[in-house]
Amino acid sequence: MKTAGYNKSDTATGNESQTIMSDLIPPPIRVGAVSYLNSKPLIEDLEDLADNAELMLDYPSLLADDLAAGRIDVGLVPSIEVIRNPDYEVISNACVATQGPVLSVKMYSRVPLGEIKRLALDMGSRTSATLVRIMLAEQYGVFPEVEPLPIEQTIEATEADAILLIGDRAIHTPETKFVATWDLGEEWLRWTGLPFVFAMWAVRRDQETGNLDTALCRARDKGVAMLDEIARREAPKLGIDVAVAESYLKNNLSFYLGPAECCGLRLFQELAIKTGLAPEGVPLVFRNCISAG
Ligand SMILES: C=C(O[C@@H]1C=C(C(=O)O)C=C[C@H]1O)C(=O)O
Repeated sequence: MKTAGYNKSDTATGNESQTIMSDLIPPPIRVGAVSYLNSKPLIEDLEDLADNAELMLDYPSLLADDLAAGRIDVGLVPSIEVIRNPDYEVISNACVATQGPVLSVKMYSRVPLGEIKRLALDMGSRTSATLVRIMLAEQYGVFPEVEPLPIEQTIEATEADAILLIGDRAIHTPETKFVATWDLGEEWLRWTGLPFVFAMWAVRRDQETGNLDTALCRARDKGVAMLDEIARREAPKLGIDVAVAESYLKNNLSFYLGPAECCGLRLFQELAIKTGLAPEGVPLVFRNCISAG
């Protein structure tokens, strides 16, 4: 019992008191966020706003693996992970979404879209990697073989007919010319009329999260109020113009999971099931926040 342990510390040696202190202090909640620019507005001062949260950054697909393996407790994971995993709940209405061109999720094709036979997929991605296959299947009846494109490799490293890139590196315009280029946010809006949700905060069902949902919303509200400053701070690190970073954060992305985003998410789930890229019957569960609609 904690009280008994605390009393014992009055007479404890150094080592014993260390053990007792670690009994008293709950372990930190390990929070994993995406390392790309698009996620910076979601984590502004998060460690100060949340009780006992420890933040780490990584690529989306690696965060997905970390959450599945229990190496983190809460993760800003690709939305497809929540659609595939019946053990996950969405926490907070903070997310990475778009309603129109997203700028940082692109498919470059060396052949006309209906002729794509081999598709290289950015290994950092899970959601966009699924979305691009859905759109090729549904719009062109094309089911290409897929190969991974490692994060450190460039477009030129693969001879695939088409290449999906996401994140900071996809913001840069490639030097090579392509037969066709898709901005997946733009194509999704044209096709469905809906926003698209790329990433959401997810937690395993049995994980206690205390006030973290509130902290995630407050961090997002703080970040959204200072997009100019985030752009100024982050653009030089990525080798992009501050104006590009600012416009990306302000005009391409949105950070709120509202009713229209939930509709987009549900349609994505339906299409992923239809294409055989997600299992049936996984409920979208939202912890302490908006309903799935
Ligand atoms: C818009 C983006 O959203 C990201 C795309 C993801 C994916 O495709 O799996 C996952 C997390 C998001 O941060 C991007 O990285 O460019």
